[in-house]
Amino acid sequence: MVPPLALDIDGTLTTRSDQIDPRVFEVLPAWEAPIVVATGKSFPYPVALCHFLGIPEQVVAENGGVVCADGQVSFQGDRDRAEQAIEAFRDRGGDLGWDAADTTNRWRESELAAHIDADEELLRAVAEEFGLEVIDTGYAYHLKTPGVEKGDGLAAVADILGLDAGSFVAIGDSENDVSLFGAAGDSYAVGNADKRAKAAAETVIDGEYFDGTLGVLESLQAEA
Ligand SMILES: O=C(O)COP(=O)(O)O
Ligand SMILES: [Mg+2]
Repeated sequence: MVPPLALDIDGTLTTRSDQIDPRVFEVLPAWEAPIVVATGKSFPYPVALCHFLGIPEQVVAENGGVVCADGQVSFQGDRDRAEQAIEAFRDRGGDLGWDAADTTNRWRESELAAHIDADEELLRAVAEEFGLEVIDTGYAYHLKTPGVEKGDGLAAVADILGLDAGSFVAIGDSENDVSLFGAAGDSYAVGNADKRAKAAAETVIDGEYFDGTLGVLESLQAEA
């Protein structure tokens, strides 16, 4: 029997050019165990991914700020505080770096994210003043409530599903996956992962992006 999976999106299910690898649409719908999509992206993105994959909406979004399983949704984190901090960031000349539509933050419930080219030093200074933290996923800086983590989100989803988080295999690529690796029973960092993810993972693989992830999924299937 294949194990349940906890899968990051960016850097893990994507290609080098940030698209969902089309092979995701073959492999994940056929996976014969639960899948939790655990991401830093806002809630609609993983929900849409599950929807179009035709798999249950089992989702950890916003680095643990939003958790959804079995038709229930819960929220963690202090978005108001993140908004106040961003106001201070802007007052000091900071720019989140998004266009007017800001589809990165438009539906965020618990945290806010800045473009990877935004002023990191200023963002970190403001975060500290407001008792928040900055997580660098390699795709964005997330200004978030300390203690809200993907790993706790996985534990919450597992609980709802009546599973042990330790039965999950997690695959990810960045520092926002460290807690996920801690909560899961086994963990893999893809070859493009950052230092923190690589240090935290049980196994670091050579394959990059979804090539790497697919290699892990195939070996899990071969062992099952
Ligand atoms: O939202 C991000 O910055 C990264 O998203 P991810 O957690 O799916 O890699
Ligand atoms: Mg990622």
